[in-house]
Amino acid sequence: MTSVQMSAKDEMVEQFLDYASRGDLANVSTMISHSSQLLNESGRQGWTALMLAARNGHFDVIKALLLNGCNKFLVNKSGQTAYDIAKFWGHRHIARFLASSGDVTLPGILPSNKSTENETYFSKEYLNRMSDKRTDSEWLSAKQSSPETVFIVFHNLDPLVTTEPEERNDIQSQLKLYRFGRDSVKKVLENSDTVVVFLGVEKQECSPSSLVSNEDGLIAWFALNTKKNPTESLKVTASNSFFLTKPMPMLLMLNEDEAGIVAQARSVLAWHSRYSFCPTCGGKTKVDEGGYKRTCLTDGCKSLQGIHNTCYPRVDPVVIMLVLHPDGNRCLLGRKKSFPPGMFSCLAGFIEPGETIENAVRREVLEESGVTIGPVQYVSSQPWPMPSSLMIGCFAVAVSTDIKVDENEIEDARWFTRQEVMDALVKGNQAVFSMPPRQAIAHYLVKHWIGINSNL
Ligand SMILES: NC(=O)c1ccc[n+]([C@@H]2O[C@H](COP(=O)([O-])OP(=O)(O)OC[C@H]3O[C@@H](n4cnc5c(N)ncnc54)[C@H](O)[C@@H]3O)[C@@H](O)[C@H]2O)c1
Ligand SMILES: [Mg+2]
Ligand SMILES: [Mg+2]
Ligand SMILES: [Mg+2]
Ligand SMILES: [Zn+2]
Repeated sequence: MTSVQMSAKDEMVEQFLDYASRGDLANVSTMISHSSQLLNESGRQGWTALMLAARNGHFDVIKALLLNGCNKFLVNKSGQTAYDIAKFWGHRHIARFLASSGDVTLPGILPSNKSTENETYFSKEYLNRMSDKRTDSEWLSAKQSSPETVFIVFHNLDPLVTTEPEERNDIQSQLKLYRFGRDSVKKVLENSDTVVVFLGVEKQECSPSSLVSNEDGLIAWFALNTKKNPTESLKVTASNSFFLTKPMPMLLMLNEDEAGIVAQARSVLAWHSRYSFCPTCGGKTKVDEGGYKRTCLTDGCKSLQGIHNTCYPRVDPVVIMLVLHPDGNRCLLGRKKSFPPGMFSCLAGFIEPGETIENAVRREVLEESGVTIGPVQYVSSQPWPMPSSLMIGCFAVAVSTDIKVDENEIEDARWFTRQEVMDALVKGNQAVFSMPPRQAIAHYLVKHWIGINSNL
C-alpha cells in the first residue's frame, strides 16, 4: 500500500470516528453502507466509533453500529470497553443496553456469511405437504385408491428400503425408499394395526402434471407403519429390499430428497406409536386429519374443547451450539460417554418451557461446561427424526474461558484450535479427535465456522 492510500484510509477512519463522536447518525450509516470495515476501526488511543458514541451518549449511533455487527468487546489502550466508557460517563441506559445479553451484537469473531436454508441433511422438502387437504377425507380416500399414489412402508418405525444391484458396493447414500403402488399395500391398509399418514404431493417440478393421468395431476404420498412384520402381506418385487433396523447410522445413508421425507414420516409415525391414548384423560383416541391429529373418544374430555397440543404431533426443540472462544480462533467441543472413542461434538440440550433459544444456549453451555456465553447467533436448523427433535444450530460467543464439566452429562470438554478442527474434518483417523458425520448439524456448524463449503 502506498503512503497516499494509507493517508486516504486514515482520513476516512478519522471522519467516521468524528461522525460517531458527534452523534451524526445519517453520516455514520452512510459510511457503514459503503465500508463495513470501518465498524471496528480505531483512532488515537484505540478508541472505536462505538466507544466514542458511548462516551458522548449517542444511543441511536450505538444501536446502528451494533445492528451492523460491530464488536462490542474491543478495548481501548486503557483496557476499557464501550460498556465501561458509558458507565464511567454516567450514560446508564447505554451501559445497560451494551451489557444486555439479548441485544443484537454480532462481534467480529462470528462469521459474517449468512447460511442458506435447507442445507442440512433431513431438511429438504421434496413434497408439498398440502395441509389443507388433511381435512378433506373424500380427497384423501380418492388419492389412496389412485394408481399413481406412492406408499412407503415402515415396520416399527424402520423404513423399507432397497438398493440397486450394481450399487451394492457403495451402500452409502445409495439406499432408496421402496415405493409401493396401491395394489401392493392393499392388505396392509386393511389391517387395523396400520397407521396411515398423508405426507403431501410431489412438487410440480418433480412430476409435471402432463405426465400424470389423474384428475388434479397431483401425485400423493402416504406413509404406513405396522407393528407386525408386513412382509408377507406386501407385494415386494425387488429381492434386495430390507427394513432399516438400525436408525443410527442407517437413516443417514439415504439420498437427500428421501431423507427429508423420512424426517417427516418417521416423526409423525413415532408420535402415533408413543401416544396411543389421550394424554389428558387416558381414553381411547382415533386418528384424524390424514394422520396429523388424534382425537379423544371420551365425551367431555378437556382436549375436545379449544386447541390442545396433545392432539397434534409433537416436536422437541433442541439447541446445538458451536461455542467460539473470545479470541475467535478456538471453539469448544464436548463428548458424552456414549460417543464413539475420540469423538467430540457441539454441546446441545433441550429447550425448556418458557425459554428463548438464546437463553437455552446460555443455560446449557453454562450447565455442561461452566463457560459463560454472550452473543448468540442462529445459523441453521435440522429436523432429527429419532424420534422428533428440531435441532436449532447456533454460534455462541464465550465471555469466559475456564471449563468446569458437568460430569453427569459430559465426559470431557475442550477448546480446539481451527487447525485441530480442520485436521479432524480432513485427516480423519490421524487427527487428535474425530467429528460427528457430515450429515449431523454439529459437523455443518463447524464447517460453517471455519468457512469450508458444507458439501465437501
Ligand atoms: N447432531 C449432533 O451432532 C448432536 C450433538 C449433541 C447432541 N445431539 C442430540 O441433541 C439432543 C439433546 O441433547 P442432550 O441429550 O445433550 O440434551 P440435554 O443436555 O438437555 O440433556 C438430556 C437430558 O435432558 C432431559 N430432557 C429434557 N427435556 C427432554 C426431552 N424433551 N426429551 C428427552 N430428554 C429431555 C433428559 O433427562 C435427558 O437425559 C439429543 O437427542 C442428542 O442426540 C445431537
Ligand atoms: Mg444439558
Ligand atoms: Mg446436552
Ligand atoms: Mg437439558
Ligand atoms: Zn381425553
